[in-house]
Amino acid sequence: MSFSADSERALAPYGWDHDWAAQFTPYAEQGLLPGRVVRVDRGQCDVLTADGAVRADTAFVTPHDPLRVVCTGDWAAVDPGGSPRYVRACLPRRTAFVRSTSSKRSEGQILAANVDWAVIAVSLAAELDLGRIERFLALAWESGAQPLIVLTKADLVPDAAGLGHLVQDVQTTAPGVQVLPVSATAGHGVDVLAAIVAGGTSVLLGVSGAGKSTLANALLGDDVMDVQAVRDVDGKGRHTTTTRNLLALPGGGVLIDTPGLRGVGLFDAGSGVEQAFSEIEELAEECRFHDCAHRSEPGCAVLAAIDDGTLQPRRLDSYRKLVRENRRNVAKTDARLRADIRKEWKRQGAFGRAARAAKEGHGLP
Ligand SMILES: Nc1nc2c(ncn2[C@@H]2O[C@H](COP(=O)(O)OP(=O)(O)OP(=O)(O)O)[C@@H](O)[C@H]2O)c(=O)[nH]1
Ligand SMILES: [Zn+2]
Repeated sequence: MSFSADSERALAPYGWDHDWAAQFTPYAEQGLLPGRVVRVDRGQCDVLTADGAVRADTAFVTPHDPLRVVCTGDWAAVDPGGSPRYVRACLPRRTAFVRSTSSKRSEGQILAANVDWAVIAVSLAAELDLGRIERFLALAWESGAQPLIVLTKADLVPDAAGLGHLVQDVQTTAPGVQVLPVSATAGHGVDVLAAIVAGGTSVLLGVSGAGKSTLANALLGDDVMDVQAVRDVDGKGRHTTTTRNLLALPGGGVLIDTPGLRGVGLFDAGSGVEQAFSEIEELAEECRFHDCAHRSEPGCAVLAAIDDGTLQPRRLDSYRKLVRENRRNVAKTDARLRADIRKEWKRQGAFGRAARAAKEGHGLP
């Protein structure tokens, strides 16, 4: 083993644990150093090792698949010395945030790896946009991280009852997700948030102005531990730059804040949509037909829930919209799925006709 208990301790604030160490064993036997990737640019990356931040070349770990290139948050095995150093391998990721690009041939772009908490910042200074929250939730679930909704600027809500209603509205939209009102300016709730994210790596998601920077600063306190990225420029000497891409929080945990993540919007949500609408998925299991489209089918548990007021029609509309949007994104690259979708359209058309015929002729509701 080329790294000691001391170096293990040095990496712990960046999320190193027993499982990572176990997976790293074969690389340790080759004398490689473990380190967490802080940023990647132009074929090089900054890696935080127990020896400090090092610059390493990514030529050995640049596969054709854009989703497999090194990214912020990855755990890398780097050369212990030499110039240039190389990243020799990356440990398998536990979670990953992916953005589907807006180009015609939609190829994903990996934004951050090994994230435990997706903190979705939602401002209480503006009217709640539940549809937008659902989008961020689907994106978060899809990554494998656990979402957490932080309602920021709670100090701007005049009364406690009003705040309670807002929290309740968001909670209804976010089954299985904790909703936490916070005021960074008044210092309320920040300690609760700090305690939650202390156990892992977090990212802050949310639209511009949602209060992400303010929240990040509140979590970082005065103890800002900016990562010092060291770079060698043509042998002319060492230039030190500061990046805020990956930060150890004073209360424990790691915050990843990359420009790319700030802009996420379009996405391939897939199973994330199902998790974001888990109550609809659960209801659907009770529908008489296992391929029920919840439109006019007899024995539909989803429509029954809307009828008895336990499910808001808005939720079903959002769900449909996101499923459709997601399929369109995926279909850009997947011809087979495209064919499936066409079949589905035909089938639904046929079902629609059958349902109408049944309604007219055979007295179904
Ligand atoms: N009253 C109040 N204002 C806040 C609070 N948190 C943030 N703000 C204000 O909200 C505005 C936006 O906050 P930012 O932290 O810059 O938002 P952001 O999400 O980082 O925005 P981008 O950097 O554009 O992505 C700023 O004017 C903050 O001062 C809060 O707890 N209470
Ligand atoms: Zn149904």
